[in-house]
Amino acid sequence: MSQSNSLASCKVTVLGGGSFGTAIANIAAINNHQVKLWMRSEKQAQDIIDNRENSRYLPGYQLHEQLQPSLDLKDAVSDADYVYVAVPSKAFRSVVEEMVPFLPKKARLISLTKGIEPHSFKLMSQLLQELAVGHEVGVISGPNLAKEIADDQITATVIASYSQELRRDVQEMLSFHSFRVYGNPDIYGVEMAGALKNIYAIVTGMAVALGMAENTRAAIITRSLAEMSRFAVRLGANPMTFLGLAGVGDLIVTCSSKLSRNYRVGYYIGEGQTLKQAIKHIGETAEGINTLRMVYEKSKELDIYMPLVNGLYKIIYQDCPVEQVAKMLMSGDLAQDVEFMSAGV
Ligand SMILES: NC(=O)C1=CN([C@@H]2O[C@H](COP(=O)(O)OP(=O)(O)OC[C@H]3O[C@@H](n4cnc5c(N)ncnc54)[C@H](O)[C@@H]3O)[C@@H](O)[C@H]2O)C=CC1
Ligand SMILES: O=C(CO)COP(=O)(O)O
Repeated sequence: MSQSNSLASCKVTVLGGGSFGTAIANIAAINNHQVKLWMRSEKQAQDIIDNRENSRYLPGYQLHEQLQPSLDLKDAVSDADYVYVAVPSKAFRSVVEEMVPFLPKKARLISLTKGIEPHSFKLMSQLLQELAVGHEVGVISGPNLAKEIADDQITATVIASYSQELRRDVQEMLSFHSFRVYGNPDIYGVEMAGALKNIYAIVTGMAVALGMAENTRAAIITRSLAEMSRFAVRLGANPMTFLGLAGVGDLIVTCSSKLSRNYRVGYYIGEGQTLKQAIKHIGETAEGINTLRMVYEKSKELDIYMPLVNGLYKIIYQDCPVEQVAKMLMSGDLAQDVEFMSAGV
């Protein structure tokens, strides 16, 4: 069922045949765009051809006939109007580097990935700008559990870009009876929010496994919002972004749902599994683990007060007992409630 809009049918390529890439590719196909989904796995590609399903990542989700799998990166991108990149952040640079020689000049590039590159501390749109000079760039982020999108649950997201035209075209390309796309020019804030919330989902999952009550969950989510916005505003984000879908919206869903892989990593660690066991148990991407390390280091470098990041880092990377961290969090200097709006204090 496509929503009537004025955007002509486009050639769309999605890189990464995991759960989110598949969900976004299918929405574009339903909306009458010609979609290629580039993936590494021959088995998954054959599954799509034979059964119209990506049963490894989104079992039971019927894929539209205008979505075609591709195993050949050159073939997948060489005529694209839009390339959406949905591979995990650790593979993002190498995949984009491999793609760029085949990319037509007209192609607009949009990241769906919620992570930060180690060492450079670059966000994915910054990698796109660095590696594909001259192309218009955007980012999609928001409360978007792929399995709920596949289940046709009403979902809202944000397209962030400096280009108003790109924002409008992507809104039209992906808006759908159960999927609504909002625009935001604060690309840095939208993208940073999507990366940071994964850390706090781990914290919340862990706290749930340890028996926390709803007062505790509300306190953790709210203090997480204060902490992540304090950090991002200091690095250049607009604080208002954190009150929208990409900020508090994504934080709420990822800190509330067992469908979130980051939440589940925290939950399994709270139950007593090691980090290694928890990651193996998930078997899919959980970006928050690496993001935690990078944000911890950056917060130390810039002297930004981040007690939750600090505490989680101690538990995960320094084997500090959870009880000791909880005690530390409850006995720090007494603070103001709503300081985060005052630009990076
Ligand atoms: N799943 C979700 O609900 C959402 C995920 N995201 C973000 O989307 C990004 C991708 O996540 P998912 O699709 O969920 O991950 P996933 O774990 O479901 O799938 C990742 C996909 O990337 C592929 N991949 C990994 N390394 C690759 C490489 N070097 N070259 C080519 N392909 C490679 C894998 O084969 C797999 O198909 C992550 O940054 C995640 O935070 C964002 C919103 C929602
Ligand atoms: O970003 C997401 C929902 O918006 C998905 O979260 P996870 O990567 O933790 O599954």
